[in-house]
Amino acid sequence: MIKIGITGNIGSGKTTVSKVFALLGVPVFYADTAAKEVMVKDAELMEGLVKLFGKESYLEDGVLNRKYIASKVFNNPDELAKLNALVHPAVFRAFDNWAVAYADVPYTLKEAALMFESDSYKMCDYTIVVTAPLEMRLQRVVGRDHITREEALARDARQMNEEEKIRLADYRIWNDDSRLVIPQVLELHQQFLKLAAGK
Ligand SMILES: CC(C)(COP(=O)(O)OP(=O)(O)OC[C@H]1O[C@@H](n2cnc3c(N)ncnc32)[C@H](O)[C@@H]1O)[C@@H](O)C(=O)NCCC(=O)NCCS
Ligand SMILES: Nc1ncnc2c1ncn2[C@@H]1O[C@H](COP(=O)(O)OP(=O)(O)OP(=O)(O)O)[C@@H](O)[C@H]1O
Repeated sequence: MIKIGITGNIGSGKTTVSKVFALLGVPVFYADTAAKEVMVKDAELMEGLVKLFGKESYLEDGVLNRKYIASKVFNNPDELAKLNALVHPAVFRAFDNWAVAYADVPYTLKEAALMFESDSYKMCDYTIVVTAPLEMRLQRVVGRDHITREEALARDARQMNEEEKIRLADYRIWNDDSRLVIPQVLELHQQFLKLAAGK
């Protein structure tokens, strides 16, 4: 089984594109979702979060207080680095455990916003970057209606810039209306199946 990483800056559409791969039967690991899971399940990590940001990190019913944590970290690089240092190792472990079940498939996809920032690309054989211009990405994220334009900009500023990701990635998917997404996914899918067959 080969491991493909898929990334892109906020609002690039990496989750949407990953869902197209999933429709083709490719097992997809969503790191954002896994991060939120470990943050409410891993006792040691939860203790670390409370130590770092206080009891407000969780709502009364044990639900992660995402808005509160976001307000603490996205305008404060030091605090964000501490959060990342707590959460990312637990997400790496979750990915390793998840991947065990798929040893016999041709390839799996790991979707992660911080693939290059967090070194998680090192766990992948090949990487894809999904790209779209900043304004389009901001409009999408605001349209999705969970954060404001300013909040989205603050998060983008904490991510490696898109140009650098394009240089580092093995493949690129344009999700900016300049070309259709599904044919790009189908072409890569065929390539990955060939790569997997040759391995
Ligand atoms: C601060 C939290 C609780 C805010 O939750 P929220 O539901 O608002 O956002 P969500 O996690 O869905 O992320 C949405 C997007 O924000 C950006 N983002 C999230 N975490 C980070 C980060 N650590 N650094 C830079 N950008 C980030 C990404 O583009 C991501 O796709 C959450 O983002 C979090 O716990 N982040 C730290 C863990 C992490 O790095 N997750 C991302 C990959 S593992
Ligand atoms: N080609 C497209 N045309 C129109 N809307 C799109 C397109 N691609 C993605 N979107 C929409 O833009 C929003 C952001 O897409 P998505 O969640 O896939 O991005 P993401 O890169 O995973 O973002 P984040 O980093 O915030 O998790 C979603 O509401 C999605 O439906």
